Amino acid sequence: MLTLESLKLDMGKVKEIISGFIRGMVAGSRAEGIVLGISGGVDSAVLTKLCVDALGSERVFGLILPDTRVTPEEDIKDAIDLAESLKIKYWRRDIDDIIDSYERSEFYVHDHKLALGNLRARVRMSLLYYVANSRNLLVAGSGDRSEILIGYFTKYGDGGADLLPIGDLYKTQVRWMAEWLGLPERIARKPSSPRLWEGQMAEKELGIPYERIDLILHGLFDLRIDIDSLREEFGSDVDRVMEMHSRSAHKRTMPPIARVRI
Ligand SMILES: Nc1ncnc2c1ncn2[C@@H]1O[C@H](COP(=O)(O)OP(=O)(O)OC[C@H]2O[C@@H]([n+]3cccc(C(=O)O)c3)[C@H](O)[C@@H]2O)[C@@H](O)[C@H]1O
Ligand SMILES: Nc1ncnc2c1ncn2[C@@H]1O[C@H](COP(=O)(O)OP(=O)(O)OP(=O)(O)O)[C@@H](O)[C@H]1O
Ligand SMILES: [Mg+2]
Repeated sequence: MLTLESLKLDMGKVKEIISGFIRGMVAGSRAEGIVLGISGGVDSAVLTKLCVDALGSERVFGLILPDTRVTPEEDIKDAIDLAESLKIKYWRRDIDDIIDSYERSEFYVHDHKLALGNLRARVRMSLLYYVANSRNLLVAGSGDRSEILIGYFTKYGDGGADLLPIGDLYKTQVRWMAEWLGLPERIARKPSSPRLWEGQMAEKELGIPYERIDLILHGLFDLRIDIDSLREEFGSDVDRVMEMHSRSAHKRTMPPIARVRI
């Protein structure tokens, strides 16, 4: 039987590897540091703390980019408190007016919840790259291994980044890391949500709890357990996870090129 025990990691070692990776990326690209979006959720909180511990607070810059119609006030407060406690330079820039300006376009489709939600993620990405370009920084993305493997991110939105320091950690492991790093409990235990539209909750949208998704992914991609054995334990959820993985393959590669030189 697969249990969460098999996802346990040596957090000290993991932190050392990720710190080296962050320092190596910044030095190798001759950048001054890192810019990242801070949402008040667990992934970006862990990422911010790891970047600060790796580079020092002067080389980490945060953007807090709520759309105040869908971002809960407590997320904004958690994001600000985190940035202040880590003593990093941060800017809060509400994106409501930017979103509104898109709505005035002729092609705009009203009430398309998903397209509007993904637009919010892409507006954030464009602001992060503005700050990166203008200050010689790299954009750190907060994608974790669970989100990446099932494609639970916006292509060229929160998926648009220069490095993914926690991209090899499952969501469950990111939560453990948050506790181990001593981040506030309310962030470490906060249920995941992209906050792309009002009331959106990740596990509700996905239909399977993250701990179960993580065990299935671990069985499929790390342990290479055969599908029938996994089905005996997790039933049709295995097929749902595999389906999410295969349908999102296009998000994990560069766009296909039409080859003309044969
Ligand atoms: N086979 C294919 N080959 C090449 N490109 C393909 C394609 N199929 C779709 N596409 C393109 O991809 C687009 C669909 O992908 P995309 O725009 O990403 O949109 P989509 O995957 O439909 O939606 C994003 C999902 O990620 C979730 N999300 C977003 C942001 C953050 C988080 C979080 O965890 O915080 C979660 C969000 O709730 C939603 O469920 C299509 O409009 C099309 O342009
Ligand atoms: N309001 C926001 N301000 C700044 N960045 C944001 C905001 N909302 C989302 N982001 C960026 O998009 C990323 C993806 O969001 P996502 O919800 O997956 O991560 P999270 O909120 O850190 O953790 P969780 O997945 O547990 O909710 C965030 O980590 C953050 O970098
Ligand atoms: Mg979130």
